[in-house]
Amino acid sequence: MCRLRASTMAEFTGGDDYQAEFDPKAYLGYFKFGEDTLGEEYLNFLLSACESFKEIILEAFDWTPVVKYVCELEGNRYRGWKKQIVLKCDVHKSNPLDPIVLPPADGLVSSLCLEAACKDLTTYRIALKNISSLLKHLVLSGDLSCSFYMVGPKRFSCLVLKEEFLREALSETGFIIQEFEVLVRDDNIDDSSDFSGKVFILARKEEAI
Ligand SMILES: C[S@@+](CC[C@H](N)C(=O)[O-])C[C@H]1O[C@@H](n2cnc3c(N)ncnc32)[C@H](O)[C@@H]1O
Repeated sequence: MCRLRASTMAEFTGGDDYQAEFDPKAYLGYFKFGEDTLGEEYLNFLLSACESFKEIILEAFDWTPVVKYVCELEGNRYRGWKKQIVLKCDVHKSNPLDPIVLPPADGLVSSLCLEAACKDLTTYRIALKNISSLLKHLVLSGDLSCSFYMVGPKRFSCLVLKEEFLREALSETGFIIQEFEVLVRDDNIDDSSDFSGKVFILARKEEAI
């Protein structure tokens, strides 16, 4: 039996904590452009798809500064959103967009969400199954071996994920992995999160063409 001191046990932060205490402005601090922040590598990856899709549906978060930055990186002029659709999403529901029902999107980007939303690996598998109903292709990014991250003064829990688990859970959920890239963390000076690396995955549903 293993006993942990209360101070080292990470308390799970769920939907209510996000509703009440997740400060988007403080969180956006991770994505300070050109300042080598923890989130900067995600920017190169995150919205490069924006030229490829006619319509992008977002979670309730203003990504405009990030989109501008990615457009600059890619040498494109930022022309604003043609149309912005924001929907509520709960990955614990079998239809995460309930009560709205949409046909499967060509592509869905899920970044740093599932490990924040899920309290254990079983819940993660179910959430993966739930979001798979929304899409044909999945672009999944996240942190490896992360147990917490700070947003301003608030500590949020994170489900510790390993590469082997992700490969196995995706394939069990009916995904074919097309690309799987891991970036190992090379700094240890920032203690606002304890992740060991970042993962970027492209997968398609088995039945998707
Ligand atoms: C670390 S932030 C990631 C934000 C953004 N996707 C990114 O790439 O930076 C974790 C996000 O998970 C979302 N989240 C937490 N529980 C969720 C749930 N049950 N369903 C959907 N999203 C959830 C929070 O609203 C928050 O935006």
